[in-house]
Amino acid sequence: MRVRGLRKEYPGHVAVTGIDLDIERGEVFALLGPNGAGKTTTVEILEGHRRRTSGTAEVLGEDPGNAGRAWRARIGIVLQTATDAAELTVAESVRLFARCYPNPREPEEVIHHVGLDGKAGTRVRALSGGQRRRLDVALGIVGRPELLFLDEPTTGFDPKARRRFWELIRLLADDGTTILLTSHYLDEVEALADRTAVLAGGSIVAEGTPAGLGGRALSVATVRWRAGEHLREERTETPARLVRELSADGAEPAELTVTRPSLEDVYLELIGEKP
Ligand SMILES: Nc1ncnc2c1ncn2[C@@H]1O[C@H](COP(=O)(O)OP(=O)(O)OP(=O)(O)O)[C@@H](O)[C@H]1O
Repeated sequence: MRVRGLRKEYPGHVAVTGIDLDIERGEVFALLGPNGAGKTTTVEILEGHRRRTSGTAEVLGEDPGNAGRAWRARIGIVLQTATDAAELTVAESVRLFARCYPNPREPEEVIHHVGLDGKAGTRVRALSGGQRRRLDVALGIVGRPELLFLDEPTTGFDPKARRRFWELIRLLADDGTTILLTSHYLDEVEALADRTAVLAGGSIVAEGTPAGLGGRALSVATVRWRAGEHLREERTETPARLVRELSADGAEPAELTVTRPSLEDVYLELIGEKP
């Protein structure tokens, strides 16, 4: 996937300011960002569900703005709010979707992978919110997509369902599926993504591996200690050396702490919401 200068304007509001993205085949790429950052807008443009104002986009070799049915059959989509037929059962829904694709996965296998075995005969309207979401994921992957879009896929999942979902994503990635997901959860991005970009106010403010995100910030530690009346604080990339200096006379520095920002601190700083 190759995106250049992608921009989306709504009347009186620029939602995406002109971003560049490159996602390789087989890669799991996460778009992080606060509410209203432009994640859904970006993803919907790349899915061919929304028109861009300007810029170029190439997804699986085609422009999503005018790609046809054959292209659509190669992608899978899990939207934030799915529309579905509430009167069908889980198994009927998945089978119905499977029939829309030339080379679908086995519906029963997909139902198992999303952990809905026990609910296969249950009508969609009788599912809980988290179970509905899992069904959305099942419908998104049953067509054996080469590229899968997941917009906040684990919202409403209990912790066990999230872990199970992560395993599923890893399986799909091992199978060669390219995955573009949006998320608010840093742990999810750390667990799943090969690379991530942070969107804020419609612009990419950082990009890289989850571990390297804001890496320079992570390398700076804050050393605090008490010197007589005063609490002292120093930011340093070599905290061990500073602590050695402080204790050179054999005394134990009072109230000594060494802290580093968490990934969440770095993220909040990147999106300009550091408390
Ligand atoms: N159809 C629309 N018309 C006008 N403005 C819109 C429309 N859709 C989205 N916006 C605005 O564009 C901005 C980006 O919205 P978008 O849904 O892409 O954000 P997001 O990053 O996906 O947020 P969230 O995490 O809440 O899903 C927001 O300020 C939103 O209000």
